[in-house]
Amino acid sequence: MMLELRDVSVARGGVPVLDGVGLVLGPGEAMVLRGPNGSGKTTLLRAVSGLQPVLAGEVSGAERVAYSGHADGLKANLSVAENLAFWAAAFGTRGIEAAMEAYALAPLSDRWAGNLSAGQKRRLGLARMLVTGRPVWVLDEPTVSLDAASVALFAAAVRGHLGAGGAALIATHIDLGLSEARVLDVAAHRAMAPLPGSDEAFL
Ligand SMILES: Nc1ncnc2c1ncn2[C@@H]1O[C@H](COP(=O)(O)OP(=O)(O)OP(=O)(O)O)[C@@H](O)[C@H]1O
Repeated sequence: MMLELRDVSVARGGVPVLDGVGLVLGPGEAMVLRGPNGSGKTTLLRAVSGLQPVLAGEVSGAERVAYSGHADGLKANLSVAENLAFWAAAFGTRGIEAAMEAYALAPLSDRWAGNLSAGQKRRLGLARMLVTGRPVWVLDEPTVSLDAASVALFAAAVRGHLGAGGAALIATHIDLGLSEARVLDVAAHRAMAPLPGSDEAFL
């Protein structure tokens, strides 16, 4: 088992958004999170990654997670290669070549990250996953700003990661072409809102 959620509830801004979420990801397995805007995917992924506490339930494997959120977390005044080298050092891994190659970053190697286009920044942010050495990738809308060719690079990187025994949990609104991924629709776990007119003063 790489990642397991048991009966997890999460809240955002003090308001419960999801209840009773359970999932298990083993080596080589991927799961896609679906659900309408505001349904709680980001909140759940942050809790899975240990960035916020769960309201109830348990998460096992958060220490194995590399998280990629909406912000790319780039160092604007470092080059592309320097950003990857920085993260490799931070995670205690070696070598950035595989990450550079997976996202076709070699031609951009010496460019400042701050000067990259939105899609190029996203490619660099996703390449970071490869240098973390972490086996569980948790990715929140990874394909925002990516063109079709870059989406294909991303899908190939995820496939390679799964093939090497890793796992991935991905919130996305688009079809990534990862037919092997299971799907979890978080709408089924929406936390129960109080019914209109059920103010306890009237009960
Ligand atoms: N800082 C905050 N304080 C209060 N409520 C918040 C805060 N951030 C998000 N929310 C609310 O929490 C709910 C869940 O948001 P979340 O970002 O997890 O949804 P999502 O499924 O990822 O949405 P999307 O598909 O639009 O990215 C939404 O109703 C959102 O408005």
